[in-house]
Amino acid sequence: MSNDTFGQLPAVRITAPDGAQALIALYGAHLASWTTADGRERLFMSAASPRDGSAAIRGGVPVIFPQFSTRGTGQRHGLARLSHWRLADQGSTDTTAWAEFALTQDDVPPALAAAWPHPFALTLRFTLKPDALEMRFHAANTGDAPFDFACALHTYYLVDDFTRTSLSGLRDEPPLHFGPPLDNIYPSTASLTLASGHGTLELAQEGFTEFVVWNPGAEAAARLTDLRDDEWQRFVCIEPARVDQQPLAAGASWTGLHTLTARS
Ligand SMILES: O=P(O)(O)OC[C@H]1O[C@@H](O)[C@H](O)[C@@H](O)[C@@H]1O
Repeated sequence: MSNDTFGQLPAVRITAPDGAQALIALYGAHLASWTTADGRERLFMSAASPRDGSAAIRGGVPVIFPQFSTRGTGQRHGLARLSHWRLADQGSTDTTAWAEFALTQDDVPPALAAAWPHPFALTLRFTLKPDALEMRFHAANTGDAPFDFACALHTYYLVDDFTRTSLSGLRDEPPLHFGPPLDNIYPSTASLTLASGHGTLELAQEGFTEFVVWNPGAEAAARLTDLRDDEWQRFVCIEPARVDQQPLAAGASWTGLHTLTARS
């Protein structure tokens, strides 16, 4: 592991024995880049993304908690992507390397913490494995009353030709081809396959209840100031999610796992 930066933000770089790398900004515990051992970048990052902590990062893997999008009365997509997390643990083995980040209500900017006043502890562990990246998200209720939460790992995949990209494995659905704007919620399955000219990835999850598939299309993308005009054709978002806020009892915890595996 080495200390690095993402724009003006402190970041951590982990490198696996096979040469795969991940760059994680402490702001949001935000995975900004994942390159596999072949040197290929697998995630999209907007050239116009904020990189100074003034607003959420556009690309990589924003962490959504405790609200998904506008499905609630609180902060859009929650507070986790707008807070500075702490590096809590890191290490490596003969074949893996990992870093774990932590966030509690004490780390959250005061205005956001006041708007969602519940004691919690989040951890997110990124583990590089041969040809794979695992993200383990853990949410604990450290207070003495239940709270409701939603969450998602809002993954932006880099694709070369948007119109020749497909997603298969959605429950009771034919393979999905990209082109028109998309903002769909599907019941989760154990794994999906994303195939593009940029390679094939298997996207596995445990614990999440939905997969959200999003691409804004040209018109909505033009309204996003943190996205260059042509960039919408360079990514698809496929997000393991718990889209509705569900209760978590006092003292209880919840874990969601997302594993991306590169297939040759
Ligand atoms: O612009 P934001 O807040 O990062 O949200 C991006 C998109 O995130 C997706 O997860 C939602 O389904 C979309 O509705 C939303 O537009």
